[in-house]
Amino acid sequence: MPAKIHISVNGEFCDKEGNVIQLRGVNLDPSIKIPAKPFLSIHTPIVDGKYFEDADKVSFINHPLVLEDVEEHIIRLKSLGYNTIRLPFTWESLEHAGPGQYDYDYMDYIVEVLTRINSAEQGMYVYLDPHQDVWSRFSGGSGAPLWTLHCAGFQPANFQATEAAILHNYYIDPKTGREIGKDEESYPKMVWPTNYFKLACQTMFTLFFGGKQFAPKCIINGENIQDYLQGKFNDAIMTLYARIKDKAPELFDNNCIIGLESVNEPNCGYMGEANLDVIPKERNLKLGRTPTAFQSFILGEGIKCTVDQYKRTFFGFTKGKPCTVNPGGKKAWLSAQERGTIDAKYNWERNPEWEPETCIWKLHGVWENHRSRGPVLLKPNYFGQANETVFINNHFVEYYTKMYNKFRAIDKESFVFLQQPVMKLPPNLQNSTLLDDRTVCACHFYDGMTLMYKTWNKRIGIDTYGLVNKKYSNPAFAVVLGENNIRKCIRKQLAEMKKDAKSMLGERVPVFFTEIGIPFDMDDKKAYTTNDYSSQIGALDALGFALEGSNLSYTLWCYCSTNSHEWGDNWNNEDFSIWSPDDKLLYRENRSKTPTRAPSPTSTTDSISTSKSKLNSSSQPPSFIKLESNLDLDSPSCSLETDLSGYRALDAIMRPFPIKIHGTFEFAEFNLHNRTYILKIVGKTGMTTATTHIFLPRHHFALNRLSIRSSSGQYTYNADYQVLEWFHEPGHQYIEICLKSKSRSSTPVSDDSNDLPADCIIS
Ligand SMILES: CC(C)CCC[C@@H](C)[C@H]1CC[C@H]2[C@@H]3CC=C4C[C@@H](O[C@@H]5O[C@H](CO)[C@@H](O)[C@H](O)[C@H]5O)CC[C@]4(C)[C@H]3CC[C@]12C
Repeated sequence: MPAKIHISVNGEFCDKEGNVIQLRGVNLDPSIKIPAKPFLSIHTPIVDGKYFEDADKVSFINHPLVLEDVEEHIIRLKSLGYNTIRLPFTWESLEHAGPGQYDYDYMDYIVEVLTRINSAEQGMYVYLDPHQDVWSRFSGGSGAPLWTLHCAGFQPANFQATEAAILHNYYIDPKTGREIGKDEESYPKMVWPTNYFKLACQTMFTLFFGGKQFAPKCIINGENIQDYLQGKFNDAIMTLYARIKDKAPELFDNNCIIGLESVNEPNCGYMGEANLDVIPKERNLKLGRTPTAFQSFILGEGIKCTVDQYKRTFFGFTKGKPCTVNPGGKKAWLSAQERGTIDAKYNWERNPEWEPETCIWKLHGVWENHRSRGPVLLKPNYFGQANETVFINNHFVEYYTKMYNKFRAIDKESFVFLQQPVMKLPPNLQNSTLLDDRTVCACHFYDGMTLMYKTWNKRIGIDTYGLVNKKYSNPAFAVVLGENNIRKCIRKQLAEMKKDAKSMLGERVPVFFTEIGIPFDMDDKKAYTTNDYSSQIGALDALGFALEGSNLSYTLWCYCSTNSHEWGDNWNNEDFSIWSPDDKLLYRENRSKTPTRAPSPTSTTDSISTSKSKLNSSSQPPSFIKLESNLDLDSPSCSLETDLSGYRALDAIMRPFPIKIHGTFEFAEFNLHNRTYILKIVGKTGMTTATTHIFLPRHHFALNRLSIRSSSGQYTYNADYQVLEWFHEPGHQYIEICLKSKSRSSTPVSDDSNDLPADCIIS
């Protein structure tokens, strides 16, 4: 059973003795965003009303994984030294049939998935993530059930005509099942997040977090829509969580489930927009047809409107020719008759002031459709009072308080992962009773350049975090040049995010990157034919380098068991999976081209002896996986072939890291090019035996060329588990692990070293 995770006074994950541990793993798996039965990928063409009409009859069972395959995937992940899973699930998967109508079969399936994860080779730590992207799949992403949009009075079947959202489904030819047109002309890559600035998503988030303040007329069954939606959302999540506790308490007793996240990537909607008549200057993402908020209200009412269009160019997002959108009389709002039918179905009673077929922002006097002058914006600053900081510290905190209290009522022990809006500072909760000693700050990081251009640009980089947080008076100052500087800049950004988060939540709160990753379909998917993953390796190595620099725990976005080269992660043309069945073949072909074994060099590991030793796995985090026996120690990943095939950019994913530090972390760096790993720590004082455990993958560190030196101590390398145990002295210590070049007899020694002969026992 994996060890229980604690939090140290410095806000680091540790074991009960206070040894710092690191959590590493993946988001498993993005398929939770789409129904399994019928299989409705986000690129399933919408040919008739059925997509919407049958939205209450779907099932998500088998997403994230087919039960029979759980063990295989977990073992594969453990072969990377991973010990943690972020398990996303959507509100829709729990409550698609209607408010309060839960899919208990899906909940029981999730219990079974968790049970299987727990029993696969000592299990993994798992935390749950109520996931969403741009509100729901009906507004271009994933998350909420269709009825939530109906609840707001929306008619999602008309979102396409009114540009209230951009959905990939509409850019698929129903005859061929393939994309219509070329990328920039039809469904540009990474266009889906622009939905955050379109009518459907912006309205839903405004209602969810700020309905009471901004839409007081939207009262349903006696409650403001904000309370109604938040209540339903929280109830659904907690029903799942309580059911897991009830049906499988051993998952908690065995330290498998470690917690729950607040909600994925919360968004402020319109709140903070100072002028609804313009595109806010600080908006960094402008792609495709880009209406202002006011224009999107107009379009939503079925009125023709000319909007700006943006293209992605070498210089960023460039304004092109404006374009006239004609909804052809269709409205994004339900007609009186449609709404009547839906309200009867769900027993909804609305405030009589809430007129059907009407933009709710018109209803609240933000604009009017004047008889002679046409659409007129009456209150351009309607949402302006709640700026970003106000939103996070009030509206978001109000939501978080409810979520936190409900969660703590059923689980006092597990972690609550507080996730603030993407790349923003968390609320200032120092000295608040909302922060307990089991609170974790969940951050996300994506490098803007890599994400938007789908390439690893070694020459030009952008300080994305600095840009998003307006740290530069001119965006040009956010530019960095040269690969080394770009890598350092990403490392600096993550360190700053950690520092900023702690400045709001206090030192005691650990910072966990619950999402970080890269698109693998870089350079127009070149790697899928050439197997040259050097761009992806460069980008991922930069992230690894950055995370290591601050000893950050993380779960990569993502691992998708059904990834394919054609459709990526089956969602919005994204392809972030670190593993793909389609890459298995590539991997095999590649391995058959390179000699399986280099001619055995003279052993340079003369200071390393072998002996039998057992790893005391019962007291460890569950990152160890015993590899097959009869290892050929000269070959770095000899018996791992079956486990590792299908991994993409493996060189950068497979990394050494301190699983458990007997003391505190000071510095770490893995240099992929010369295969060197340096770790600096401060060993605890007053201890007789001090052991730090390092995951040392044989993929990089072939035993016959291993060279270790350190400021003190001895080592035992357990090759089966790929774990180096370093027995060291107290105080400032370092260890440097590298590969001796075939011709070199000794490793480079830095001037200030207190070099001791490596005494390493291999078991
Ligand atoms: C010169 C450049 C073009 C400058 C780029 C500036 C901006 C366009 C970008 C700066 C910050 C970016 C956003 C960062 C994070 C995001 C969250 C992300 O959602 C999660 O990511 C997964 C992969 O996309 C997804 O599958 C998960 O479900 C999500 O939880 C989506 C993108 C973005 C909003 C990103 C967009 C571009 C920037 C604003």
